[in-house]
Amino acid sequence: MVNKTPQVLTIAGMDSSGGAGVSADLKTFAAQGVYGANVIVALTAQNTMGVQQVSMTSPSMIHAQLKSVVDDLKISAVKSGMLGDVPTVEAVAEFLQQADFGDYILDPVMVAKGGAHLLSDEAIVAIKSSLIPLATLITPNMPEAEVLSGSNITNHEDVMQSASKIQQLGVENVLLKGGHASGKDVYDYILLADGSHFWLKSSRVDTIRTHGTGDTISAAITARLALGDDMKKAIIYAKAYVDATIREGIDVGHGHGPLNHQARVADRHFPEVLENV
Ligand SMILES: Nc1ncnc2c1ncn2[C@@H]1O[C@H](COP(=O)(O)OP(=O)(O)OP(=O)(O)O)[C@@H](O)[C@H]1O
Ligand SMILES: Cc1ncc(CO)c(N)n1
Repeated sequence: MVNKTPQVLTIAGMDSSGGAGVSADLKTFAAQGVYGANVIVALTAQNTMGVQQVSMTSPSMIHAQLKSVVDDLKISAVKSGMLGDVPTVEAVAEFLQQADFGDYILDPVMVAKGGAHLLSDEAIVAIKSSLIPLATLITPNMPEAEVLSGSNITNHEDVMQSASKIQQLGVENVLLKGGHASGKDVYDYILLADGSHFWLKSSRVDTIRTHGTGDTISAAITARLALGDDMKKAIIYAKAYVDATIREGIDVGHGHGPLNHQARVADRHFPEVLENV
């Protein structure tokens, strides 16, 4: 039987230090037990201390990679991460409009942990007009949500309003990640397609080893959707997974170190689900 194994795709950039981007996605896919394919839109010379150089893939090569994948594999969910510039966003949008890759998880990566910009201002406009309407789920962190919604976030009420504005841009579901806020607990907010919403609360791990947390949670959601979870279950499980990868950390590099993608999810890693708050 051809293509029985669950397969997912990441469209993103390579991080030479292996902690973020495509590397984080593939490690996450493997940990969830799905097969991962990858379309590389950029190379970054990067480590745990910052991004030293970026080289973009040509749109024709992006198209060729996507075609090679669609011509042979059976992708049941796709995620995008770092997209960099307008030609890349346009190449990806054009392909996603025609290809059937199943659920599309859009992680609107804008800035790396060390502060390097991974998306041009013009490309933010292109993502809003061409990619957001195609997405099943978008997973902005707080600064990305502020840019996409055009509103400041200082409290939980602002988070909910920002997510609602982003949903109005045409995406079905919104996960607004709370890693960038301060406080002893971390709150992620989820607004689902049917208008229902909830918070995921977990205790903050006091560490700077959080390189690739955003890539990892969106990749884990992509994998869980391909395995048949509904959106709510996929997000809760993915949150438990990323929590385990941070909590059971490894010691790599001098700066924002990578996660332990081999960490196993245990009951103690599951977040508190706060409904109707
Ligand atoms: N210190 C921490 N302790 C526990 N959970 C965390 C911590 N930092 C981030 N998280 C969790 O990790 C996930 C990613 O959140 P975050 O807001 O850091 O994303 P991000 O900025 O896109 O990450 P990155 O840019 O590194 O890919 C969220 O579920 C968040 O709650
Ligand atoms: C290639 C790449 N993609 C995404 C991120 C954000 O984590 C990063 N630092 N590098």
